This record gives sequence, structure tokens and C-alpha cells, in this order.
Amino acid sequence: FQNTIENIVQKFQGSSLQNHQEHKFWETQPVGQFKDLGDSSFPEGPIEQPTPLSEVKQEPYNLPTLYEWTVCDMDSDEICNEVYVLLTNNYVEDDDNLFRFNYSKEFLRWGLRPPGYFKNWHIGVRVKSSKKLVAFITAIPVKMRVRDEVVQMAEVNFLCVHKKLRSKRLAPVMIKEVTRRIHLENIWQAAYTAGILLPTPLTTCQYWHRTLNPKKLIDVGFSRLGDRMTMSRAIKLYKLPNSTATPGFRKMEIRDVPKVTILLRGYLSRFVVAPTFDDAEVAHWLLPQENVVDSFVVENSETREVTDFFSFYTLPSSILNNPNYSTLKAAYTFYHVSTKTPLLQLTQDALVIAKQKEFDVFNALDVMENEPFLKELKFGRGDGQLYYYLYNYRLRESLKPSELGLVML
Ligand SMILES: CCCCCCCCCCCCCC(=O)SCCNC(=O)CCNC(=O)[C@H](O)C(C)(C)COP(=O)(O)OP(=O)(O)OC[C@H]1O[C@@H](n2cnc3c(N)ncnc32)[C@H](O)[C@@H]1OP(=O)(O)O
Ligand SMILES: CNCCCN(C)c1ncc(F)c(N2CC(C(=O)NCc3cnc4ccccn34)C2)n1
Repeated sequence: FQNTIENIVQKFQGSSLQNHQEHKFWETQPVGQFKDLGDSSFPEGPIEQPTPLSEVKQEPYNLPTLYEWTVCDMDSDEICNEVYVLLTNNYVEDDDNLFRFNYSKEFLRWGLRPPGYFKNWHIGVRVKSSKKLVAFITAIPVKMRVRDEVVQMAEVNFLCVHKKLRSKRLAPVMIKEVTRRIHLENIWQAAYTAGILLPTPLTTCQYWHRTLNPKKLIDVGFSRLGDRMTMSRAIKLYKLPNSTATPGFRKMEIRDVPKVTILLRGYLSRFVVAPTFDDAEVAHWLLPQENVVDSFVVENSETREVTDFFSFYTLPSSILNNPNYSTLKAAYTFYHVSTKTPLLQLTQDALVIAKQKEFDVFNALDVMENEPFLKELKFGRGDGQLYYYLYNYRLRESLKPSELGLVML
């Protein structure tokens, strides 16, 4: 298990980089610190104990003078659009600045309003004079199981500061403010992911990509033609059947929710860290929504039993300055359970659907039991890594991706 965190940090530690790589903000936070790596004397569990609610800072943190806090009401078309525009122009890009995530408005409404969500955890920063939205951070509540403890946590996501306001230490203020509002709801842990290494990952996951539209992926620089590969060979290599193979494979419907909930809870209980889902949460996260989330079940025609299901979410990327294409249509595997249909065949059917829906690429992380099917189904290892983090919760050692049952948006 070459790229364990310890190995990564040890390599850093060996180099001069790590010694100078300070984390002025993260050193002040209740998270595992790089200097403590390898020291397994710490107990597993919360790093800091809860504060009495009366002692939690009641008023928001101070922003630089020209700026003010705002709650982004995602029910409002106008405000949802402001959030969409901010993220479309300023959110995560790849290292070569070829692509930028383009989360859609309906996706943001879906991702930010699960059962039990808090409006005031959708936090924006505006310029006082112009009211322009220039920063954003969100959290949603999640019941996370860590080994055999269910811990009420928050999932923090969509941290974004406008390009013109970078490197002004605004991010730590955003993080402290969302932390304060979560503390006010008597929640003391969080989960988050990032494409960058921070103190200290729970696990490091690898992205894998299954080419669906080889010509476009090569034209936009997402993939390269191998040196023995011609375009026509690439098109043939990635060709998929025109229809799915599994009998009883169909779109998920509301009547499937109770059975899918039982399947998913059973499956996720195998992992060291995984969210718990009740019926309402399965209905929210897994019922199909056009251009947001696609979900399928396999129903046995005799017994009427639902034996498997598969879901993926839609997250396009803007293609930055390419003459022929403006958008990369990407599908990301979400949650899936296979009890009768081999996961290989289930995933192949999902690929067939994604190709029919004109996705260009189908992405998957090596979490859960994904790794075995990735190689079989012609996924290529990506260069993007996704680091998972817990806030104020220590595990004795980092996890393998296959011990993680959590997929974040
Ligand atoms: C109990 C409840 C707890 C709740 C809170 C749980 C924690 C939640 C944590 C957030 C989970 C977010 C999950 C996602 O959304 S991951 C996606 C993050 N968003 C993007 O990458 C979009 C494009 N980039 C930007 O908008 C800005 O570069 C951001 C806003 C990311 C940083 O702005 P900027 O570039 O202008 O920097 P700064 O001068 O203000 O601040 C520099 C400090 O910020 C630390 N930094 C930089 N990037 C990240 C990052 N992705 N997570 C955590 N910390 C980050 C950095 O190490 C440094 O601290 P230190 O190294 O000196 O110590
Ligand atoms: C905080 N939420 C974490 C999930 C956000 N997600 C989906 C994400 N976080 C970091 C990544 F590294 C990443 N990767 C998917 C792989 C990929 O497709 N790389 C090429 C590419 C195409 N478009 C973009 C846009 C931005 C970055 C890379 N891009 C790498 N995905």
C-alpha cells in the first residue's frame, strides 16, 4: 500500500518541503497534525470535547471591512443563480487550468437541501457596496458511522473565494464561521474532501476514468492517444453495447425506496466510515433527477425482489478556451449495491446508459469495492487524487480507500 499518508508525509518530511510547509490556520484546528503522524498514542475519537452552547461565539466572525456575511437561500432563483455564477467562474480547476467544475443550479439545490438541512449553513460573503457575491461555503448534516459509533456530523463543501480575493486568508474565516454555526447546532465533527493535501487525511483516493467519447476527450486534452493507439483503434476499444444486459434492470422509482434503503444500509455497514441513510434520505439522494442523479434497480421478475442498484451523478466541467467544445459531460459513480448481479455487469450496464445519455466520461473513485471492476471495464487511472478528512475526530491510522463508504459531491 505504497501511497499511505505516512509514506507521503514521510517523503515530504524527508524533503525540505515538509519542514517549511507550515499550516498557520490548520495548526490551530482540532485535526490530526503531520507532526503527530506515526504517534499512535492518541485515543481514537473526538480531539476536543463539545463546548457548552452558551460559550459558543454568538456573533459571526469579523470580515474585512468592505465585506458582509449573507445567507444564500437556495430556494430563491436569483440567489441560487448568484451561487451558480460564482462557482462557474471561480470553483475547482484541474492543475493545467483546462477545466473547471460547472455544478448546475438543480444539482446545487439537490446537494444542499437534504432532509434536516439548515439554511444558515449556506454561507455567502458579499461586497457591502455592490452586494456582489464573492465567497461561499456550505455544510449539510449527516449521520456518519465511524466503526460502530454513529456520530452526528456536518459535510462541508463548495468552499469558494472569487479569484480576485485569493491569498487574503479569507478561507480560514469562512471555515471558522461555518464551524461556529455548526457548533450552535451542537454538532462537533465534520467530513470534507479536497484535491489538495492538508493536515491530515483520513484516506487518499484515486480517480479512475472510463472513456465514453474518445474523440472529444482527446480533442479537449482530457486524454492522450497512447503512442500505439490510433483514433479509430481508440473508438473501437471503448465501444459499448447499445443496450443493457441485466434482466430487470430499470430506472429507480419511489416504490423502490424501502428496499433500496435496506440494501444500502446493509452494504454500507461493511465499511469503517460510512453515512447512515434512512428512507427519506434515500428518497432525496437516490431518486432520479434529470441532469442531476441517475439511479437504477434490478428487480427479479418472479420474486419482485430488488437485488441490486446503481447510481451516478452528473457533474459537467467547463472546458476553458477550446475552440470546438465548451462543456465536458461527466458522470461520477455515487452509491451502488450488488447482491445478485455481478458488480462488473451492473457497472457495464451503467456505462451503457451513460453512453446513451451522451456522457463523455464516467468517473469513479477507488472507494468501497470499486477497484476490482475499474481495471476490468477499461477505466484508466486519473492523475487527480481526492483526500478525505474528518474534523475533530481522530482515527488510530488512516484507512484504505476500500474501507471508506462515503461519496461526496
Ligand atoms: C465541527 C464543524 C467543523 C466544520 C469545518 C470543517 C473543515 C472544513 C474545511 C473546508 C473544506 C472545503 C471542502 C471543499 O470545498 S474542497 C474545494 C475547495 N474549493 C476550491 O478549490 C475552489 C477554488 N479555490 C478557491 O476558491 C480558493 O483557493 C479557496 C477558497 C479554496 C482557498 O482560498 P485562498 O486560496 O484564497 O487561500 P486563503 O489565503 O484564503 O487561505 C489559505 C488557507 O486556507 C487553506 N485552504 C486552502 N484550500 C483549502 C481547502 N480546499 N480546504 C481547506 N483549507 C484550505 C490553506 O491550507 C491555508 O491554510 P494553512 O495551510 O495556512 O493552514
Ligand atoms: C469537494 N468536492 C470534491 C469532489 C469534487 N470533485 C468531483 C473532484 N475534486 C477533485 C478532483 F481532483 C476531481 N477530479 C475528478 C478527476 C478529473 O476529472 N480531473 C479532470 C477534470 C475535469 N474537470 C475538472 C474540474 C476540476 C478538476 C479536475 N477536472 C480529478 N474531482
